[in-house]
Amino acid sequence: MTFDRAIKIAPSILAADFASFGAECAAVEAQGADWIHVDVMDGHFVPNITFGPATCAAIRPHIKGVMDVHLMIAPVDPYIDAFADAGADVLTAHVEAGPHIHRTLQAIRGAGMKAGVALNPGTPASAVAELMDMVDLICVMTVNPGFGGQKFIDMTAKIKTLRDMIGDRPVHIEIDGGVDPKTAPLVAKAGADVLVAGSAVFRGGSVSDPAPYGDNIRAIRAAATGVWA
Ligand SMILES: O=C(CO)[C@H](O)[C@H](O)COP(=O)(O)O
Ligand SMILES: [Fe+2]
Repeated sequence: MTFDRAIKIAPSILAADFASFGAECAAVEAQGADWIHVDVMDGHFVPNITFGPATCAAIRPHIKGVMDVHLMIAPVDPYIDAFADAGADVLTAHVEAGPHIHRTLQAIRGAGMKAGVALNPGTPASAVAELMDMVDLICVMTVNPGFGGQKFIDMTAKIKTLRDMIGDRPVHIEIDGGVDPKTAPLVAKAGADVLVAGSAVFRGGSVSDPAPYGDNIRAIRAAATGVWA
C-alpha cells in the first residue's frame, strides 16, 4: 500500500447483500471502489453483531485492492493475528475500546498491517494526540457506530484539528457514517481523504445490476475531489 492524499471511496459491505459478499466486493471494485470497508461488530462494544475474521478470509480472494477492516469490538488484542491471517491490509481499532490503545496499535503494525484508530463522535481529537507516530489512518466516525444508514453528524472541526495534528506525516483521515454526495465535500474540504460509504454506494444496484454502484461512486468522488485547499 503506497500513501497518497487523493480521494478514495471505500464502500462498506454492511450495506451489501450478506448472502453474496464475494460477488458484491468484486462488483463494487469493478465499478470503481478504491478500498473495501469491512465492519466487524461484536454486540458488546456496539449494539449489533456482524461477522469476524472467517468472513474476512472468505472475501479476501474476491478483493483485488485494499481490505480495510473496522473493528467495533472490545477487547481487540486477542483477535489481531486472526485478522492479519485473514488478509486485512488496514486494521482499525477504536480508541474507546480499551485502556491500552498504544499497545494495540503496536501489535497491529507488528502483525504486518497498517494501523488505524477510530474516534466516536463524542471523543475529542486530543484522545489521539500521543499516537500520531503510531497510526497510518485516523477514522472519524460521523455516526455513532453500530448501524449503517444513519444521519451524518458534522465533525468538520475535529477533522481540521486532526489534519493540523498530523502535519506532514503520511496518515489518512477516513470518514465513516452518512457519507453521500452532499456530505462528502464538507469532510474532504476539512482534510479527509478516505470516504466510507455504505448505503450511498449500494443503493439502487445489485450484483446482477451493478451499474448504479458506479454511478454512486462517481457522484461521491466528483463531489469530494478538488475541494481540499
Ligand atoms: O462503521 C459503520 C457503522 O458503524 C459503517 O461503516 C457506516 O455506518 C457506513 O454506513 P453508511 O454509509 O450507510 O452510514
Ligand atoms: Fe465502518
